[in-house]
Amino acid sequence: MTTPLGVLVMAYGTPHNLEEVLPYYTHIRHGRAPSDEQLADLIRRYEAIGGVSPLTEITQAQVRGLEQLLHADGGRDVSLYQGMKHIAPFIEDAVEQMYQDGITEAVGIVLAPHYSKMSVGAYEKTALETAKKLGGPKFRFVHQWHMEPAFLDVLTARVGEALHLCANPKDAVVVFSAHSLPERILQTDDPYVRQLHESGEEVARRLQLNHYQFAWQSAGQTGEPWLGPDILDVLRSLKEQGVKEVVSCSQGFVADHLEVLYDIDIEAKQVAKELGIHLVRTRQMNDDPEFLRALRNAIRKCEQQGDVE
Ligand SMILES: CC1=C(CCC(=O)O)c2cc3nc(cc4[nH]c(cc5[nH]c(cc1n2)c(C)c5CCC(=O)O)c(CCC(=O)O)c4C)C(CCC(=O)O)=C3C
Ligand SMILES: [Fe+2]
Repeated sequence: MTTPLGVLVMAYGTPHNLEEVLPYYTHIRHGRAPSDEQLADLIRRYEAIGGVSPLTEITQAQVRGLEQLLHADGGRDVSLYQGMKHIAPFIEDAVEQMYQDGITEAVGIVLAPHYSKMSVGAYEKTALETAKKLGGPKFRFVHQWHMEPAFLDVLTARVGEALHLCANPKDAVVVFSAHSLPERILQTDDPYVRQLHESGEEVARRLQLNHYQFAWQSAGQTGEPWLGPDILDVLRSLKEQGVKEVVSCSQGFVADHLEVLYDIDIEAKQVAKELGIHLVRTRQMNDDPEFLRALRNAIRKCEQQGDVE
């Protein structure tokens, strides 16, 4: 009997309570503690969305749903593992568990659709380095899955659904957004920006959108330039062009978490309100089985065709 294929599902992770915000934030900052002011500001944002982010439960539900689909599809037997970038159980813990369980071959996937060396690449590097140190398992990675047909189907449906909530769907502007990254990613041949345009353009083509644009959200305050334009500035310039309705599609994220529940639902909606713009956000994918099918398909393809690293 062959051993099951290990499937490592990697996600950002979120603090389980407000006490964990400091170690979490310190981990995000590569071990440098935030200032009291930065910490207080982050705690304030978590409090504004109810004290904790629902991301822990959503990630778990995504992994469970994916497991069901993989067990039911008649393919090779799989064992799923969940590892987080910034909170326990960490990616390192999950890979260690895979090794202990005797998993020799694995597929790794990150719950973010578009690849950047700085985001998805960093998850993969952590998994690979841990596996190399232990002596296994061997990994194949789904580097990106933004053009998986099932993902585009759901994304298109979500944008269409949000447009229908507008008074005049034909005049509404769809703003696709993703997490900003430091501008220095442009100095290498990083696919992040191109991939965001690729998936957004495909949705626009399918819906025959006349008005859409791309924006960045949730940029860090690190003193270096980040990719722009920021979504809040985009709202301001749309106002000047006389736009009255905007559909915000945070296509770089797949769950309801701080960047969506605070940065869009509270911050962007507040700015939109001040500008007199009606802002409708598309629903996130969360554990919708239609969406998880896209991940399942990407994993099965990678199992057959991905490069072993
Ligand atoms: C590309 C990218 C994604 C998308 C891809 C992926 O999913 O990987 C993502 C997702 C997420 N980011 C998240 C949370 C945070 N990210 C931060 C800070 C940062 N993110 C960055 C990048 C990304 N982040 C970067 C370059 C920094 C600056 C680091 C520095 O300072 O050098 C900070 C610090 C404070 C702040 O900046 O707000 C927080 C709290 C949560 C969880 C939300 C929740 O808890 O519900 C999620 C899903
Ligand atoms: Fe982040």
